[in-house]
Amino acid sequence: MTKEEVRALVISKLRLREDSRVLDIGSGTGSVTVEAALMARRGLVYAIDSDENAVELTRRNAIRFGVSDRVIVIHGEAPEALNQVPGEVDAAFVGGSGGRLRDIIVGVCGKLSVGGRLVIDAITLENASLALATMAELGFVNVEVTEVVIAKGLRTGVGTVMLSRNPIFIIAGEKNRCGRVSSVVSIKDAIKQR
Ligand SMILES: C[S@@+](CC[C@H](N)C(=O)[O-])C[C@H]1O[C@@H](n2cnc3c(N)ncnc32)[C@H](O)[C@@H]1O
Repeated sequence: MTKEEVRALVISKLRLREDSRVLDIGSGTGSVTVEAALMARRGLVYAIDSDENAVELTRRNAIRFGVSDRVIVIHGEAPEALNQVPGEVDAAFVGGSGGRLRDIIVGVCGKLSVGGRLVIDAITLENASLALATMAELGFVNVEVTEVVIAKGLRTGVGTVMLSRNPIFIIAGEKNRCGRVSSVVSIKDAIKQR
């Protein structure tokens, strides 16, 4: 499950509006789907998962949190399952890709409106790097990567000990026009821009 603290950042980076149409790819428990649907009160969230149990869990949680009227759950594997989503979306989150991250980003690029936001959670360096490379190749703009390291307090006999979780990379960017190669910034310019 995407943990509460990471979800807060993901939702913030999706920059949802009340009427946003959102994709949650690899919805799992539905935790991001529910948070997105709570924000997009007049919008729609398409939750996609290839696992039957995850699909059922997402459905149940959408009902439990009172957002099932604006959640459409799709049982299928991305990117093919994106064909079941009609029209364009304003924001997309990728929380699971099963080794198909590049194809999923290309598929999502085809569904996002221009200016639409793509946010990806990556646990491995390889996926973070693949996400950045693919988004650059497709011409996404304002791409940023954030490394999140969360430590939670555990009460012990001698006091509260902070237990670290593994770092997560959150990659976010905006669709410009699919297939356009964005300009490459030199390391020197990148440092100047900070
Ligand atoms: C880390 S988990 C779920 C994270 C989810 N945001 C949550 O809070 O529960 C990743 C999920 O992605 C799904 N998944 C992996 N590859 C997929 C693909 N290509 N298409 C659809 N779902 C996929 C898995 O079945 C799993 O439920």
